[in-house]
Amino acid sequence: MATAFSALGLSEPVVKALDELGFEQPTPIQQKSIPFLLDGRDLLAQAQTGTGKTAAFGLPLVDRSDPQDARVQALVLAPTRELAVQVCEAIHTYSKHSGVRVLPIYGGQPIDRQMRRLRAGAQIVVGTPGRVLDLMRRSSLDLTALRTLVLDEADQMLDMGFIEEVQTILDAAPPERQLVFFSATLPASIRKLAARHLRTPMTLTMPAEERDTPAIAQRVYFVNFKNRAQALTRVLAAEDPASALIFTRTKQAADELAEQLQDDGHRAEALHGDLNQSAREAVLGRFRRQQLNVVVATDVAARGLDIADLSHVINYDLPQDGESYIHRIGRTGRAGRSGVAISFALPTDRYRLRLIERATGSTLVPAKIPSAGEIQVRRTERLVEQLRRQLQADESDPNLVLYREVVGQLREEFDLGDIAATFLKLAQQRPGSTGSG
Ligand SMILES: Nc1ncnc2c1ncn2[C@@H]1O[C@H](COP(=O)(O)OP(=O)(O)OP(=O)(O)O)[C@@H](O)[C@H]1O
Ligand SMILES: [Mg+2]
Repeated sequence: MATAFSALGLSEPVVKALDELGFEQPTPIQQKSIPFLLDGRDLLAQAQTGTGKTAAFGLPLVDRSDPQDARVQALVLAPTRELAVQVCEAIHTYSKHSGVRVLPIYGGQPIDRQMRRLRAGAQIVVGTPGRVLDLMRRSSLDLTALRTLVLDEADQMLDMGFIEEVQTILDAAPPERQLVFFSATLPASIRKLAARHLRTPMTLTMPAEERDTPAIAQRVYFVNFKNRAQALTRVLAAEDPASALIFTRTKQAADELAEQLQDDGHRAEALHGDLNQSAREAVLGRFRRQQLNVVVATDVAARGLDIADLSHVINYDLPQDGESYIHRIGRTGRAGRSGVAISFALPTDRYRLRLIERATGSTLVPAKIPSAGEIQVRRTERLVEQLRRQLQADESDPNLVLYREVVGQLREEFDLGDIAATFLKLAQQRPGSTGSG
């Protein structure tokens, strides 16, 4: 099979898996990094959120692994458990026809099961640093055959105090191993630190004009602490998001806001590090399956998560810095789709806003909190839009025969325009009639 992916040097089994996934063209970062990584070179790469960095490092890992050798040949480190699982699943789909085994190892899961699986053999391991080290210390994870170490979200991995763990892991690997750093953000300090570990590294960064994210419409609402909750209610009512990921600064605030949104009729839940691991995975699973339309999370969900069709990211609390903003809003507007990012700023947030604007290189446009009247207008617009779609689609729906009969009877008493208008009014009064809460 000759495709744009095989032209990059990827093998037939990998190209076949990509074909089945529906990947037609490599993204720019994949185009640039894959040949380089297949060559075994060290790489420091930065590319926007949602542009396919996982496959950019994951595909070469599969092709550089020898399925005949049961030892661990590649290790990917990720900052959160959920991200480790997601990256592992992505690499698993790429390796479907390659005979390469991929294993996730992360905390909050029984360690003996992970030890058993490691004993059974795996060429690629994806894990969080703590559990990786733990398994190394128990002599369960052996890195003497390691050929590649990837740090996904490299800046956070080096930032969060994981630097010592990373160093220990590097020391346990052969000196000639390939070292690969990927992130959407690589502040200068991290770049310097990273470069110290890389041998004759190649640095890939996206040019400034490709760096801003036109796919994500960004707005900021200036609020007071007292009216912020009401402002959120109004913005949600006006936007009627198909799905929204809302960020708060603390776990407690996430719990409280999720509860409040439930009371308002949203299918909302909180996601943060105080939940046990199975609860964390369950919430994320329900969100991915669209059984929840709102998740209120701490920054544990800010990095790397790829949730299909997430329409809105909302910063209920502004993030601490510009990098965090870029990662949070990057949960929407992925893989060529569009998205909306909304931020609430308190009077004390001026400094943070400036940090964000500096990091994104764009000014955040202040927006006006929608009035009750505007919300009403938006609701009606959505209802009419729905009606229009139904009118165009449902001509042959057998159920309509019955309704037409009812309309016919009503017409003997009332004007057709009055019937339709009154019905629209009733439909709008029905809670959830347009999907808004
Ligand atoms: N070549 C491709 N063609 C089509 N879709 C792709 C391609 N490469 C990746 N994708 C899809 O794009 C989405 C985003 O990819 P990925 O999660 O790797 O982004 P990322 O660059 O790592 O973002 P982040 O910085 O947020 O971690 C995924 O759903 C992935 O399946
Ligand atoms: Mg990623």
